[in-house]
Amino acid sequence: MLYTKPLSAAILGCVLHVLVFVRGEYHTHTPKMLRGYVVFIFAVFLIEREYSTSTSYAWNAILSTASHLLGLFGSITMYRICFHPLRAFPGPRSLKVSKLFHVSRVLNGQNHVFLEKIRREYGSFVRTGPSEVTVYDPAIFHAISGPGTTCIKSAWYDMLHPLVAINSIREKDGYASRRRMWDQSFKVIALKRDGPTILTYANKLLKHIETTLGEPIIINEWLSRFSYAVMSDLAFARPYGSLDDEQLDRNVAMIHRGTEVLGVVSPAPWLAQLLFSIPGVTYRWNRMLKWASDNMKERIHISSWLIEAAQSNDGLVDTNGLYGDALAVAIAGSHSTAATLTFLLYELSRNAGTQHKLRLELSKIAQPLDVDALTDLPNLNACIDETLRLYPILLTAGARQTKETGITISGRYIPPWTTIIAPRYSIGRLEACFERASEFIPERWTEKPEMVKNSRAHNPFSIGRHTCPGRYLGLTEVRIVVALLLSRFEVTLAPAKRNETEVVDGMKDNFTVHPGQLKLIFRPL
Ligand code: HEM
Repeated sequence: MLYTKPLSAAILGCVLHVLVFVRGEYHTHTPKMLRGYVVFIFAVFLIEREYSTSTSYAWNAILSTASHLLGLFGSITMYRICFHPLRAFPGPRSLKVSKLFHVSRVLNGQNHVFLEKIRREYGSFVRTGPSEVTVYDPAIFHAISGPGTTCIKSAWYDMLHPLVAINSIREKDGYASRRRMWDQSFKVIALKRDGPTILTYANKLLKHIETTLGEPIIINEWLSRFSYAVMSDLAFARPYGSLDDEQLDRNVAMIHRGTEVLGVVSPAPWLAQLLFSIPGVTYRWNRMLKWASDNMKERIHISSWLIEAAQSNDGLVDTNGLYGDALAVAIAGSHSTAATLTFLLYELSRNAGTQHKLRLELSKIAQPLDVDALTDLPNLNACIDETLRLYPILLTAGARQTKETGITISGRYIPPWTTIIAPRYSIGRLEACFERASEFIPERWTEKPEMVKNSRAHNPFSIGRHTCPGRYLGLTEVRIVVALLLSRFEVTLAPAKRNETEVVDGMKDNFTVHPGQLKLIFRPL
């Protein structure tokens, strides 16, 4: 009799797991569930106090609650280790039990380093979560994103909940019409506005660099200002007079800091939802979300392609969608280009021969800069490809999820409802796919094709329906900036031992890559 209540509470825990929690997704409900549990525990306490004949009612309440949680988590742990369909996959035992252990391993924001270590230890198919497999096989990209895939985006993409950006639509349904609006918008700007706007800001960047000749300059900061300004002008119709603008600087820093939390919480989307809901805990993230909404509320009557696209739905604006897209374009549209430029300039600064080769190629382009002609320069394109191979924008992000049928990759069956991680950082550096894989050798994309053993391992813009709509815009920005800088300056690393590796050692995996600090010196040719 003494143990009837704790035993019933423990059984209730098991039953809840088996009948409820093991089925379906609950990550967006985590804050509500936690609140529900607090109310439930409080209610047990009150009931015990009211009706218990024993004087130790508080102890009874604690015992029942503890038993319930023990039953619940005991059942979860047992199921995940012994009965889960992924039980045969190798991987660290702690990660099989809970993604909290994964979070604890990436508090430094370097999930790409952690996942690479795991690959070396466990091989190409590793269980990295209770229902998650990380696959280091070049066939993965086609299998999870290519045409005809049955996979959808994983729970991670609910990160902006309740906002719904273009990239957070997980299922096929409802995506195509929204994507058409985006593609239409990119077509318009690509034709009319891209080139001149990018050139305007690239010249502002050039002007700033001219004031620092021979002196070390933290290039990340200026490239971020440049790419943010281009994105802001094109997407939000909010131009900037100069790259020195204080508001511009504040916005760049806000997005940078706002996304830092993703480097830690990304492995556990439910934890992210919980932390986002606690006032003050992730204030930088919440401030960024608020900024995106406020920014769009203010701009709603202004003509810009992002707003026009949202309004094209019979003049109606779905505000959650519009605010979500504002954030998506602010992050995807600025971080990606700035990071690619940073890493490309880093590699060029260490390689005078490649700089020389590019200068020769660029000298054949008509002046003032013929933006269209830049598209077809093989060496420039090879340098960009090689940069994106070694430093992909999504180092480990871009998770997908199998549906009811599961999928087979290189003969290995992945069961239904499994989250699949395909870390571009590791796959792009596989010696089985690229000769001298860790070295920057742009020639592998031109005169030495034998150095690319498996081109499917190179997937910088993704494929299939979620392929990057901003690819042309991003590449145009990169090409214009490199062309302008290299035709005027010689680029070298600032002399300091730490500066030689900091950009790579300090690289963070915050959904998009955040390069470490890079100091460069520009000298006139
Ligand atoms: C070098 C530059 C760029 C690279 C390497 C790049 C790479 C990528 C990749 C890998 C994805 C797939 C993401 C996923 O699976 O979740 C993606 C998606 C996306 N990119 Fe880019 N991107 C670049 C530039 C841009 C620019 C300049 C913009 C916009 C102004 C942009 C907007 C987007 C959007 C909105 C998506 C989501 C598409 C969807 O899910 O339907 N990107 N990009």
